[in-house]
Amino acid sequence: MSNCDVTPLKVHQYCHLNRLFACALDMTMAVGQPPYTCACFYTDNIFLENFHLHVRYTDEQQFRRDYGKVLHRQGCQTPGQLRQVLETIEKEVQRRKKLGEESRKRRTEISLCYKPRHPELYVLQESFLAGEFLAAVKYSKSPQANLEGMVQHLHSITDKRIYQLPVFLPGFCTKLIEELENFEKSELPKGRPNTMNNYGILLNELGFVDTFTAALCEKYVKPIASLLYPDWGGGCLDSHRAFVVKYSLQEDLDLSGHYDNAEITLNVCLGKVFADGNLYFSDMREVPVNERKYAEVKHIIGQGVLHRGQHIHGALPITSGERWNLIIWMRASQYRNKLCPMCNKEPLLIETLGDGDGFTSTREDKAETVNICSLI
Ligand SMILES: O=C(O)CCC(=O)C(=O)O
Ligand SMILES: [Fe+2]
Repeated sequence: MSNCDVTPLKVHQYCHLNRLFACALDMTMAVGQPPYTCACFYTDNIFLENFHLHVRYTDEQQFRRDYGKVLHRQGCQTPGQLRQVLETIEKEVQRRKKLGEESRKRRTEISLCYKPRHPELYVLQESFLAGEFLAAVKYSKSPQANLEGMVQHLHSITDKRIYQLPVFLPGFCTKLIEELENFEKSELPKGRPNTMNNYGILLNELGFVDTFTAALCEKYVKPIASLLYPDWGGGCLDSHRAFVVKYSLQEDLDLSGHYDNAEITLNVCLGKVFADGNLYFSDMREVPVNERKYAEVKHIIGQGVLHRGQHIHGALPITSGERWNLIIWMRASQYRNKLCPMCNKEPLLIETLGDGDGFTSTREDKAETVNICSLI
């Protein structure tokens, strides 16, 4: 644990609040369901950075059969090189198994010790939000709301059901980046969003979820998503994972093509000043690679892009500056309980110590559940 140095009254009050929220979260988990992840989290979508490849690993034989040729083509040709790849996979699986516990430890330490630069940002206020966004939300909640009318409030990116709209005011974006930089400078432990993104920040660990992103999703984004994506769980989004991704010339530059562990994703550009780094979309997962149509979206500070999690997408390299984007992966348990968006099969639910991936276990859903101990 790092040293806590939180003497000013304001910070004490903030920490007290944050601790209360931490307790509320714990209580919800204790009285409600345990969080679940799908068993595929420990076998599928393992990213091999050197080969820009996502792989599945159940055993060495399967791995050699499925990826031997493609890895060989990409330069993995000696037994030593293959051993290195297998070690990378083993390390990643071990990391995933410890993720929940480690994250909880970090969250507790941060809630006790972190001194925010802008404590007022942690509770969502309408004054942070763009007028166009508020108007779109108001429309989405009106009795006459329909898809055609909703789309009038948004910018459609081709016909791919990708929409761009102002979400935050630029002044709020600047302050949020200042807050995140302040956290980065602290010596407190930091969890990173995923293996493709090595420099972002997990907003749940920083204490933004209950008072900020949960409210943003429930009160503002969900009514819009329910009109845009009724067939992808837009109307029954019930959990989310929020993080910030960061790109700079000395750190990550780009993001490989992937799909999200989300039914619907909101991606808002926060700043700072940068060149290039456009988001790109090819097509939904089931479309064969050579038939995929390509579209690019330019980042605009304060503006958000809404898309389906299963839409294959990535980010082109930035060529100067720093890019920070807020990403919210929104989940609909009613949908994912039937089909896990990562393995595209009925989920095999495993209790986890972390926040889980938005699955729930109900008798109606009849999802099979196992205890993690039986799989490790
Ligand atoms: O770099 C970006 O803005 C895209 C991030 C993204 O797609 C993700 O984290 O899932
Ligand atoms: Fe993504």
